[in-house]
Amino acid sequence: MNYFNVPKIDLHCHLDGSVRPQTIIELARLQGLSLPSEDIDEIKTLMVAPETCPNLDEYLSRFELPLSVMQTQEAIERISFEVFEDAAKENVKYLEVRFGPQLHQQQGLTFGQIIDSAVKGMRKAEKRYDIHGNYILSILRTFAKDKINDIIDAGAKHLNDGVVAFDLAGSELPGFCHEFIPYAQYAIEKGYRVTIHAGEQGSGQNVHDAVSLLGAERIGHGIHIKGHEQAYDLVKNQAIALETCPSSNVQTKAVDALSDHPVKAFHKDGVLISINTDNRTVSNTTMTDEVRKVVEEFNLTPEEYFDIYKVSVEHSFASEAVKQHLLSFAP
Ligand SMILES: O=c1[nH]cnc2c1ncn2[C@H]1C[C@H](O)[C@@H](CO)O1
Ligand SMILES: [Zn+2]
Repeated sequence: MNYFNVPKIDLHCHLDGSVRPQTIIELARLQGLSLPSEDIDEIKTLMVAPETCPNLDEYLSRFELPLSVMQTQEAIERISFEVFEDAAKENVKYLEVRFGPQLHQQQGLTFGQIIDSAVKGMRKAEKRYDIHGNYILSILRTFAKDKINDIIDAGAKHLNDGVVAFDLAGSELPGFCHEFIPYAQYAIEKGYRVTIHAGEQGSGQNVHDAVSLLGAERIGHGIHIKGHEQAYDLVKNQAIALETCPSSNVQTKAVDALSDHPVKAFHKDGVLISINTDNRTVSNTTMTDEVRKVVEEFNLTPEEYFDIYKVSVEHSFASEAVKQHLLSFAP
């Protein structure tokens, strides 16, 4: 299989984790910010998480540098355009990008300005390349909750027209879902779809909670349903699609090694999975690399790859018209 040419779909990609190192240098110059280094390799080292981090929190420390230059509308629009451009150039046909609007207010931007800029950059790339996309708004679960409904309101302007879903991201503590029930309900009432990071650093119970308490239709990672029978059965029986991110899962020690990743076992047992990047820069990866790793590690046939591709299409938050277009790439 030609991993570069094969059509691909990425449903789990963070904007701030996918910034080109060269763009950081250029934006810092334009914004008059001083960087720890002007050397592209050193900047890259600061942005890429080690092959194995002690935990998810160490991985999350790699977002500070990119976020420092993502505080203006121009910068957010440019980075949004570039993420879609990079993906389009490796034959990603559909990309859902997520980010946390709360992380882009260091210079006083409103949630509306932040979300508008991200959508604008995506639209520019969609005009230039054969790629479609949507945004997911990630709420940082360790932040104060008083602004969450404002973010949901600001994104509603683009709902089903550039913004499609609500997510919870950041460090994962046991039982975190209980505190977010009213916010997820508010988002659903407004028309948002729901995907939640769960079962990555935390237990399978968090996945069970995300589905049963927050109405998650998809789960970011979900690795730890393995060994939690109730969560496993719920995900399987309710056809919840897991957004697996193999390289990231090895880095954050969600799995000890790629060979231990349950992705193939899940797929064989009828648990729905998709293959995604998580963070193109922080995980030093591309969709081509992620597909290659999974196909080669687990000896997937082209038919099995396209089964996964179709699961990604069906469980994407794309419009029916875009889904039909994406299915036309599968044999
Ligand atoms: O894999 C992840 N798990 C939990 N949180 C994550 C992951 N990757 C990125 N994030 C956080 C850090 C970013 O600043 C934030 C919004 O994109 O989401
Ligand atoms: Zn993620």
